[in-house]
Amino acid sequence: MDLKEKAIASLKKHASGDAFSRLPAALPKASVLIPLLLRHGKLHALLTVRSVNLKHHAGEVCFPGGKSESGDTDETHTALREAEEEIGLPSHTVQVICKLFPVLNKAGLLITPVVAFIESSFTPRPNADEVSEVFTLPLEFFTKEADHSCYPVPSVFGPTHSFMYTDPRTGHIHQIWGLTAALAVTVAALALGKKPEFELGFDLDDPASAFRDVLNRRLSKL
Ligand SMILES: Nc1ncnc2c1ncn2[C@@H]1O[C@H](COP(=O)(O)O)[C@@H](OP(=O)(O)O)[C@H]1O
Ligand SMILES: CCC(=O)SCCNC(=O)CCNC(=O)[C@H](O)C(C)(C)COP(=O)(O)O
Ligand SMILES: [Mg+2]
Repeated sequence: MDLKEKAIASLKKHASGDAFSRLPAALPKASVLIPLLLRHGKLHALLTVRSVNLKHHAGEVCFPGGKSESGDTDETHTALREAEEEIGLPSHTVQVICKLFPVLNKAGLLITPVVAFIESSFTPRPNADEVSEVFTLPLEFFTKEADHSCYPVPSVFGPTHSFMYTDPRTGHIHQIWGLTAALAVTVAALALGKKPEFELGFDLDDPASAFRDVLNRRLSKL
Protein backbone atom coordinates (compact mmCIF):
# COMPACT_ATOMS: atom_id res chain seq x y z
CA MET A 1 0.00 0.00 0.00
CA ASP A 2 1.24 3.50 -0.72
CA LEU A 3 1.30 6.36 1.78
CA LYS A 4 -2.13 7.70 0.81
CA GLU A 5 -3.84 4.30 0.85
CA LYS A 6 -2.31 3.54 4.26
CA ALA A 7 -3.50 6.86 5.66
CA ILE A 8 -7.01 6.31 4.29
CA ALA A 9 -7.23 2.78 5.72
CA SER A 10 -5.98 3.95 9.09
CA LEU A 11 -8.29 7.00 9.28
CA LYS A 12 -11.32 4.95 8.23
CA LYS A 13 -10.82 2.70 11.27
CA HIS A 14 -11.67 5.74 13.39
CA ALA A 15 -14.65 6.98 11.39
CA SER A 16 -17.35 8.13 13.77
CA GLY A 17 -20.11 7.37 11.24
CA ASP A 18 -23.47 7.99 12.91
CA ALA A 19 -22.24 7.19 16.43
CA PHE A 20 -22.96 10.77 17.53
CA SER A 21 -26.23 11.28 15.68
CA ARG A 22 -28.33 11.07 18.88
CA LEU A 23 -26.85 14.15 20.53
CA PRO A 24 -29.29 16.94 21.43
CA ALA A 25 -30.67 18.27 18.13
CA ALA A 26 -30.78 21.78 19.58
CA LEU A 27 -26.98 22.02 19.82
CA PRO A 28 -25.65 24.51 17.28
CA LYS A 29 -23.36 22.70 14.85
CA ALA A 30 -20.26 23.46 12.84
CA SER A 31 -17.88 21.41 10.71
CA VAL A 32 -14.24 21.74 9.76
CA LEU A 33 -12.63 20.17 6.72
CA ILE A 34 -9.17 18.70 7.38
CA PRO A 35 -7.72 18.72 3.86
CA LEU A 36 -4.81 16.33 3.29
CA LEU A 37 -2.70 16.21 0.15
CA LEU A 38 0.43 14.56 -1.18
CA ARG A 39 3.36 16.86 -1.85
CA HIS A 40 6.98 15.80 -2.50
CA GLY A 41 6.03 12.24 -1.51
CA LYS A 42 4.76 13.28 1.92
CA LEU A 43 1.36 13.84 3.48
CA HIS A 44 0.58 17.51 4.02
CA ALA A 45 -2.33 19.34 5.65
CA LEU A 46 -3.87 22.62 4.52
CA LEU A 47 -4.64 25.37 7.02
CA THR A 48 -6.00 28.90 6.82
CA VAL A 49 -5.34 32.13 8.69
CA ARG A 50 -8.60 33.84 9.63
CA SER A 51 -9.15 37.46 8.68
CA VAL A 52 -8.35 39.92 11.47
CA ASN A 53 -11.76 41.50 10.80
CA LEU A 54 -13.79 38.47 11.93
CA LYS A 55 -15.71 38.68 15.19
CA HIS A 56 -14.55 35.26 16.44
CA HIS A 57 -11.03 33.79 16.42
CA ALA A 58 -9.74 36.76 14.41
CA GLY A 59 -6.27 36.17 12.97
CA GLU A 60 -6.07 32.62 14.31
CA VAL A 61 -5.00 29.59 12.31
CA CYS A 62 -7.81 27.13 11.66
CA PHE A 63 -9.08 24.56 9.21
CA PRO A 64 -11.62 25.68 6.61
CA GLY A 65 -15.09 25.39 8.13
CA GLY A 66 -17.96 27.10 9.83
CA LYS A 67 -21.45 26.89 11.15
CA SER A 68 -24.11 24.61 9.75
CA GLU A 69 -26.78 26.29 7.63
CA SER A 70 -30.38 25.19 7.14
CA GLY A 71 -29.75 23.93 3.59
CA ASP A 72 -26.90 21.62 4.64
CA THR A 73 -27.79 17.93 4.38
CA ASP A 74 -25.20 16.75 6.95
CA GLU A 75 -21.89 17.62 8.64
CA THR A 76 -19.87 16.70 5.55
CA HIS A 77 -21.99 19.00 3.39
CA THR A 78 -21.29 21.87 5.83
CA ALA A 79 -17.53 21.23 5.71
CA LEU A 80 -17.44 21.09 1.90
CA ARG A 81 -19.69 24.14 1.44
CA GLU A 82 -17.57 26.19 3.86
CA ALA A 83 -14.30 25.11 2.20
CA GLU A 84 -15.69 26.11 -1.19
CA GLU A 85 -16.82 29.50 0.18
CA GLU A 86 -13.62 30.23 2.12
CA ILE A 87 -10.81 28.98 -0.14
CA GLY A 88 -12.53 28.15 -3.47
CA LEU A 89 -12.10 24.38 -3.07
CA PRO A 90 -14.47 22.72 -5.58
CA SER A 91 -16.42 20.06 -3.66
CA HIS A 92 -16.43 17.63 -6.58
CA THR A 93 -12.60 17.42 -6.48
CA VAL A 94 -12.55 16.38 -2.81
CA GLN A 95 -12.22 12.75 -1.71
CA VAL A 96 -13.96 12.59 1.66
CA ILE A 97 -12.45 9.93 3.92
CA CYS A 98 -14.44 10.08 7.14
CA LYS A 99 -15.95 12.11 9.94
CA LEU A 100 -14.11 11.95 13.27
CA PHE A 101 -15.50 12.35 16.79
CA PRO A 102 -17.14 15.76 17.33
CA VAL A 103 -15.85 18.28 19.84
CA LEU A 104 -17.93 20.71 21.91
CA ASN A 105 -16.28 24.13 22.16
CA LYS A 106 -16.63 26.68 24.93
CA ALA A 107 -19.44 28.47 23.10
CA GLY A 108 -21.47 25.22 23.00
CA LEU A 109 -20.88 24.66 19.29
CA LEU A 110 -20.62 20.98 18.32
CA ILE A 111 -17.80 20.80 15.78
CA THR A 112 -17.45 17.77 13.50
CA PRO A 113 -14.07 17.24 11.82
CA VAL A 114 -14.30 15.83 8.29
CA VAL A 115 -11.06 14.40 6.90
CA ALA A 116 -10.52 14.45 3.15
CA PHE A 117 -7.89 14.27 0.43
CA ILE A 118 -7.66 17.17 -2.00
CA GLU A 119 -5.76 17.36 -5.28
CA SER A 120 -2.04 18.17 -4.97
CA SER A 121 -2.46 20.78 -7.71
CA PHE A 122 -5.19 22.71 -5.85
CA THR A 123 -4.58 26.47 -5.88
CA PRO A 124 -6.52 28.25 -3.12
CA ARG A 125 -8.59 31.33 -3.87
CA PRO A 126 -9.07 32.76 -0.37
CA ASN A 127 -12.22 34.78 0.28
CA ALA A 128 -10.61 37.89 1.81
CA ASP A 129 -13.65 38.58 4.01
CA GLU A 130 -12.88 35.44 6.00
CA VAL A 131 -9.39 34.17 5.14
CA SER A 132 -6.16 36.17 4.94
CA GLU A 133 -3.76 33.33 4.08
CA VAL A 134 -3.69 29.65 3.15
CA PHE A 135 -0.68 27.40 3.72
CA THR A 136 0.23 23.74 3.74
CA LEU A 137 2.71 21.92 5.95
CA PRO A 138 3.95 18.35 6.34
CA LEU A 139 1.61 16.37 8.59
CA GLU A 140 4.57 14.88 10.46
CA PHE A 141 5.33 18.38 11.82
CA PHE A 142 2.48 17.68 14.29
CA THR A 143 4.34 14.67 15.70
CA LYS A 144 7.62 16.48 16.46
CA GLU A 145 8.66 18.04 19.74
CA ALA A 146 10.96 20.69 18.16
CA ASP A 147 8.39 23.49 17.68
CA HIS A 148 5.81 22.15 20.12
CA SER A 149 4.77 23.18 23.60
CA CYS A 150 1.87 22.25 25.82
CA TYR A 151 0.43 24.59 28.42
CA PRO A 152 -2.78 25.29 30.30
CA VAL A 153 -5.04 28.09 29.04
CA PRO A 154 -6.93 29.43 32.07
CA SER A 155 -10.73 29.13 31.84
CA VAL A 156 -10.61 28.00 28.22
CA PHE A 157 -9.25 24.45 28.06
CA GLY A 158 -7.22 21.95 29.89
CA PRO A 159 -3.70 21.85 28.49
CA THR A 160 -3.47 22.84 24.84
CA HIS A 161 -0.89 21.88 22.26
CA SER A 162 0.80 24.79 20.56
CA PHE A 163 3.10 24.73 17.53
CA MET A 164 5.14 27.49 15.91
CA TYR A 165 5.45 26.81 12.19
CA THR A 166 7.71 28.86 9.92
CA ASP A 167 6.43 28.65 6.35
CA PRO A 168 9.55 28.40 4.14
CA ARG A 169 7.54 29.79 1.20
CA THR A 170 6.64 33.11 2.88
CA GLY A 171 8.83 33.27 5.99
CA HIS A 172 5.64 33.80 8.02
CA ILE A 173 5.52 32.26 11.49
CA HIS A 174 2.15 30.72 12.34
CA GLN A 175 1.01 29.69 15.82
CA ILE A 176 -1.30 26.69 15.67
CA TRP A 177 -3.02 25.95 18.97
CA GLY A 178 -6.26 25.02 20.69
CA LEU A 179 -8.89 23.10 18.77
CA THR A 180 -6.96 23.29 15.50
CA ALA A 181 -3.77 21.90 17.06
CA ALA A 182 -5.71 19.12 18.81
CA LEU A 183 -7.30 18.07 15.52
CA ALA A 184 -4.01 18.29 13.62
CA VAL A 185 -2.20 16.16 16.22
CA THR A 186 -4.99 13.58 16.16
CA VAL A 187 -5.12 13.31 12.38
CA ALA A 188 -1.30 13.18 12.12
CA ALA A 189 -1.10 10.36 14.67
CA LEU A 190 -3.91 8.39 13.02
CA ALA A 191 -2.95 8.97 9.36
CA LEU A 192 0.78 8.33 9.90
CA GLY A 193 0.16 5.58 12.47
CA LYS A 194 2.82 7.21 14.58
CA LYS A 195 2.95 8.28 18.24
CA PRO A 196 4.11 11.89 18.57
CA GLU A 197 7.37 12.69 20.41
CA PHE A 198 5.24 14.34 23.13
CA GLU A 199 2.43 13.03 25.34
CA LEU A 200 -0.61 12.44 23.13
CA GLY A 201 -3.24 12.37 25.87
CA PHE A 202 -5.19 9.46 24.43
CA ASP A 203 -4.71 5.85 23.38
CA LEU A 204 -3.78 5.76 19.69
CA ASP A 205 -5.65 2.45 19.30
CA ASP A 206 -8.83 3.84 20.83
CA PRO A 207 -8.98 7.64 20.56
CA ALA A 208 -12.79 7.60 20.42
CA SER A 209 -13.05 6.67 24.14
CA ALA A 210 -11.09 9.71 25.27
CA PHE A 211 -13.02 12.04 22.96
CA ARG A 212 -16.35 10.52 24.06
CA ASP A 213 -15.42 11.04 27.76
CA VAL A 214 -14.53 14.69 27.17
CA LEU A 215 -17.73 15.25 25.16
CA ASN A 216 -19.91 13.60 27.84
CA ARG A 217 -18.28 15.69 30.57
CA ARG A 218 -18.91 18.85 28.56
CA LEU A 219 -22.51 17.86 27.76
CA SER A 220 -23.24 17.15 31.42
CA LYS A 221 -22.31 20.77 32.22
CA LEU A 222 -24.70 22.29 29.65
N1 LIG B 1 -18.86 38.06 3.32
C1 LIG B 1 -18.58 38.13 4.63
N2 LIG B 1 -18.05 39.26 5.15
C2 LIG B 1 -17.74 39.34 6.45
N3 LIG B 1 -17.96 38.35 7.35
C3 LIG B 1 -18.51 37.24 6.88
C4 LIG B 1 -18.84 37.05 5.51
N4 LIG B 1 -19.35 35.81 5.36
C5 LIG B 1 -19.34 35.25 6.59
N5 LIG B 1 -18.86 36.11 7.51
C6 LIG B 1 -18.69 35.87 8.94
O1 LIG B 1 -17.56 35.06 9.10
C7 LIG B 1 -17.74 34.21 10.26
C8 LIG B 1 -17.50 32.79 9.87
O2 LIG B 1 -18.52 32.34 9.02
P1 LIG B 1 -18.69 30.80 8.66
O3 LIG B 1 -19.34 30.12 9.80
O4 LIG B 1 -19.52 30.82 7.42
O5 LIG B 1 -17.31 30.29 8.43
C9 LIG B 1 -19.16 34.46 10.75
O6 LIG B 1 -19.04 35.40 11.80
P2 LIG B 1 -19.19 34.96 13.33
O7 LIG B 1 -18.04 34.04 13.61
O8 LIG B 1 -19.12 36.23 14.04
O9 LIG B 1 -20.53 34.26 13.43
C10 LIG B 1 -19.83 35.09 9.55
O10 LIG B 1 -20.86 35.98 9.93
C1 LIG C 1 -12.37 26.35 20.00
C2 LIG C 1 -11.54 27.41 20.65
C3 LIG C 1 -10.11 27.35 20.30
O1 LIG C 1 -9.51 26.34 20.16
S1 LIG C 1 -9.25 28.86 20.17
C4 LIG C 1 -7.60 28.37 19.76
C5 LIG C 1 -7.12 28.55 18.37
N1 LIG C 1 -8.12 28.74 17.40
C6 LIG C 1 -8.70 27.74 16.75
O2 LIG C 1 -8.38 26.57 16.90
C7 LIG C 1 -9.85 28.10 15.82
C8 LIG C 1 -11.09 27.45 16.31
N2 LIG C 1 -12.25 27.94 15.63
C9 LIG C 1 -12.71 27.39 14.49
O3 LIG C 1 -12.16 26.46 13.94
C10 LIG C 1 -13.98 28.03 13.94
O4 LIG C 1 -14.19 29.26 14.56
C11 LIG C 1 -15.25 27.14 14.14
C12 LIG C 1 -15.13 25.85 13.32
C13 LIG C 1 -15.45 26.80 15.61
C14 LIG C 1 -16.51 27.89 13.65
O5 LIG C 1 -16.28 28.38 12.37
P1 LIG C 1 -16.54 29.94 12.00
O6 LIG C 1 -15.79 30.08 10.73
O7 LIG C 1 -17.99 30.13 11.89
O8 LIG C 1 -15.93 30.76 13.11
MG1 LIG D 1 -15.33 29.69 8.81
